[in-house]
Amino acid sequence: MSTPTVAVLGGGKIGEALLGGLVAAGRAPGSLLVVEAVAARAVELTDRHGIVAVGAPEAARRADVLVVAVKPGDVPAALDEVRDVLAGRAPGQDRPAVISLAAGIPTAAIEARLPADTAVVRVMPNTPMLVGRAMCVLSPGAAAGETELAAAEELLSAVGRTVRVPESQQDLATALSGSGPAYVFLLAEAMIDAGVALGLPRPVATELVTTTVEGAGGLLTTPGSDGREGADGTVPHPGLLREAVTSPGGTTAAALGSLEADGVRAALARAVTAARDRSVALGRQYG
Ligand SMILES: NC(=O)C1=CN([C@@H]2O[C@H](COP(=O)(O)OP(=O)(O)OC[C@H]3O[C@@H](n4cnc5c(N)ncnc54)[C@H](OP(=O)(O)O)[C@@H]3O)[C@@H](O)[C@H]2O)C=CC1
Ligand SMILES: O=C(O)[C@@H]1CCC=N1
Repeated sequence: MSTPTVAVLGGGKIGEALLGGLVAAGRAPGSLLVVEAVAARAVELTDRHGIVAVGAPEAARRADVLVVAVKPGDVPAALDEVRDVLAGRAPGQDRPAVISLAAGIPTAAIEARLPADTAVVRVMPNTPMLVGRAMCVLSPGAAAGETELAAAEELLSAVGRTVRVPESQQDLATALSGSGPAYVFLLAEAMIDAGVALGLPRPVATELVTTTVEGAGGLLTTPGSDGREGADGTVPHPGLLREAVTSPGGTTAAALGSLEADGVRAALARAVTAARDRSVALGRQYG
């Protein structure tokens, strides 16, 4: 069987993360299409990843999987551009499944703008997709069955990990893993700046911090790294990993005491709540 054609509506940050990640994972660029409103951006995607840009009707005609990767407010217009061509394709296997990456937009709102019984899978990805380290959170729409969900998982597993959740949990997934990389980048940026402020050359501070974040990520995802028995697939506990760094009366305890006094946990809880609420609001506004 030939490789299914994946067409991505919107070649921005997340569209490129998906397309670039798929190419980096070994997928033939010829099996990928992008529809991108900004002409110069389309040229960039061709130059960087060898992806061909086409118009929305052609994408709708050729796609086996249609990915919606435009901003939430642009979703209705993007769907309107493909609806008629999709309606002209036979329902069932000939009609592509739709994977929506748009934050906040419910599957029901997407289904309402497409031909009846279009299979829609809502996915919250994140930008580490570009380097094959995505967290993609999937929920099926009303007409998406096991076949479409499994196909979406197979596609996205090339660029990272996948997990299924009920759609009611998607706004929270958006707040944790969708936006989450930005929290880590902010933390890294602030640590680098602090090191520079205290006298380290910026390239040195940057190498120290980025390698530390990478190493900490490795510990967080390596079963048994927290010293618990078994290494049997148990997810390491962040608290135990943190304790292992924290020598009695030492430097880490001093830093953590300062962070707690500044309310870092409450600040993160408020941030995640704000992101979740914004996702809900986007769905109400544009869904
Ligand atoms: N960035 C991220 O980390 C993540 C983003 N998402 C979701 O992905 C979606 C895209 O986000 P992001 O990539 O950051 O946004 P971008 O603005 O970077 O990319 C969207 C691109 O699509 C273009 N566009 C707009 N309308 C159309 C259209 N009708 N047809 C084709 N292209 C169009 C935009 O052009 P123009 O600029 O002219 O509007 C822009 O170049 C959003 O819904 C977001 O919620 C989900 C998870 C993570
Ligand atoms: O900021 C946003 O709205 C998108 C969704 C998750 C990450 N970026």
